[in-house]
Amino acid sequence: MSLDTHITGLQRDAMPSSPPLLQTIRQHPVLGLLGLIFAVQLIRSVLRRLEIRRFKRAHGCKEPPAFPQREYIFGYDAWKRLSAERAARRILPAAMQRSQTLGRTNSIVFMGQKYIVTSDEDNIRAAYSVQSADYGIDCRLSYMKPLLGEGIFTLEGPKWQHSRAMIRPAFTRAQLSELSAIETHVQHLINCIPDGSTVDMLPLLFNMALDNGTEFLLGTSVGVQNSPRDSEAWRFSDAWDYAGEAMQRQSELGMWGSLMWDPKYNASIKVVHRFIDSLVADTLRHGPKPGRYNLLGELVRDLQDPLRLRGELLCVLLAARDTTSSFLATTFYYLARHPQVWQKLQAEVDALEGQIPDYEILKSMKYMKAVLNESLRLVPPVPRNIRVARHDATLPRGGGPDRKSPVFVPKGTTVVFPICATHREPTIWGSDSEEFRPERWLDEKFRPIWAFIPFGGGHRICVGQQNAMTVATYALTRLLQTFGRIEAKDSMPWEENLSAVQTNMHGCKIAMWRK
Ligand code: HEM
Repeated sequence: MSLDTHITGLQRDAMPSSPPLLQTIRQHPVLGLLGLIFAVQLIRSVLRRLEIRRFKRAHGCKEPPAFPQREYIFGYDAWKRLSAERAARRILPAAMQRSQTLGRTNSIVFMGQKYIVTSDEDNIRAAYSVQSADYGIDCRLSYMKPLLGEGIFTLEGPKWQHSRAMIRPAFTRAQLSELSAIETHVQHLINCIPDGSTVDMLPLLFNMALDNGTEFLLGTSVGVQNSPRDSEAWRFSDAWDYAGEAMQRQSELGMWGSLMWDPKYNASIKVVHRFIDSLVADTLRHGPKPGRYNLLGELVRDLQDPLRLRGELLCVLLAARDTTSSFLATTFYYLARHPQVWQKLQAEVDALEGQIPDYEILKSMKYMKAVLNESLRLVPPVPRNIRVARHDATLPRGGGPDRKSPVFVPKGTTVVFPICATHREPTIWGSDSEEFRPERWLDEKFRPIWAFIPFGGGHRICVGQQNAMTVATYALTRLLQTFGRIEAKDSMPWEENLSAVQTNMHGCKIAMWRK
C-alpha cells in the first residue's frame, strides 16, 4: 500500500459519516421532503402555541363555554344540529336559546372552522367601535362579491372611506324631507289593498320598497307595482329576490361556499347586472337626469367606472329594499295582533286631521317611534352580523367560569353577533323581553345603546337609518289615515325565512277596513 493510499484511507476513516437522517433523506427524497415539511409545521405550531399563550396571559383571556361537540376538527355534530335547525326554520330561536343556556359568548366548530358567537353588548361595542381596527369584513366578501361587486358593503380601508363619503350626502336632511316620491309609491300600495278582505302585505311591501328604492337610487322607479307579471320590472325583481336568497345560502356554507353550484343564481346575477348596467351606461353617456335627486346622478360626478357604479348601487339597493319591507311587514304583523297598540297609534295619527305629514311632523310622532323601535327590537331585519379578526384580538367579556374575563380571538376567526338574541336578552329588557310592548320606549331614560343595534353601530353604522325610519313612519301614517281597523288573518306562529334579511315565511296576512 502506497503512502498516498494509506493517507486517503485514514482521512476517509477520520471523516464523520453523514447522520442517519441525512442518509435517509438522500435515499428517499420524497419521504425526506415530507418529513421536513412536518418538522417545520411542528416547530411553527409550537411557536404559535407559545405566542398564543403569551398573548392570552398578557390580556387575561380565558376560554368561553364551547358548544358541546363530540369532535372539534370538522364539527360534524354542529353541522348536523344547524342543518336540522335550518330545516325546522329555527336558526334564530336556537341561537337565542344557546345564548341564554350556554353563555352569551360561546364558541363552536362548524365545517372545519371555529366561530365565536356573542350576543354580549360589551363585545358588540368592542368589535364595532372601540376595537374596530382589529375586526374586518373579509368573511362576507367571497359570497357577496359575485352579486354586488365592489361597493360600500364589500370594501374596506381607503376605498370604503371614499365610498361612504360619496354616499352619505345622499342622506342629508334635505333629501330625506323629499317625501313626494314616497307618497306616489305609498298610494300605489294603498290601491293594491282590498277593503276588508285578506291580503298578504309582505309581497306588496317588497314591491313598494323596490319602487321607492330604485327611484331614490336611479332616478327612475322600476315600477313593479304597476307592471304586468311578464314585464322587465318583474324579471328584475324576481332575479333580485332569487340572487339574495342564494347569496344567503352560500354564506351559510362558510369557507366551502365557493363550491356551491347553482346555475339559476348565475342567471339571476346576469339579469340584475344587465338591468343596472344599462341605466349606468345611459347616465354616463347623457349625464344625470334633471329633476328629482338620485344617488346615481350624484355618484357619476365623482366616479366614472361603470363596474364600481354598479357595485355601489347594488350595495345600497340590497341595504335599502329588503330591510325596509321586512321592517314594515313585521310592524303590521304585530299591529294586527295588538288592537290596543293600533288604537293608540290611530289616536296619534288622527291628531294630524288628515294632513299629509312633512318631515318635522314625522319626527314628532313619539308613539309611532316607540312602535317602530319595538318592531325592530323583536324582529331586527338583519338578525345577525359578522366580523373577522384581522390579527390576534380580544373581546372584553365572556371567558372563564364567571364569563367575565376577556376572550381570545385568533387571527382569521369569524365572530358572529346574533343581534336577535341581544334584542331579547331578559337581563337587559326584563322578564317581558319576548313581548311586543312599545310603551317600554316611552321612558326617555331607557336607552340601552349597544343592546339595541338594528342598524349596526360604530364606523360602519347604517347610512340609511334615517331614511328607513322616515319611509316607515310616512308609509304607516298614510296607511293609518286610510284604514281604521286591522285584523290578523293567519293563525300560524312566526317562522323564520332567512335571505339577506329575515321575514316571516307565512308572509303577513291581514285584513284592513277603510275609514
Ligand atoms: C330597517 C331598515 C334597515 C336596517 C335594519 C338596516 C340595517 C343595517 C345594518 C345592520 C348595517 C350594518 C352592517 C354592518 O355592520 O356591516 C347597515 C349598513 C348599511 N345600510 Fe342599512 N339598514 C336599513 C335600511 C337602509 C336603507 C333604507 C339604506 C339606504 C337607502 C341603507 C343603507 C345602508 C348602507 C349603504 C350600509 C353600509 C354602511 C357601511 O358599510 O359603511 N340601509 N344597515
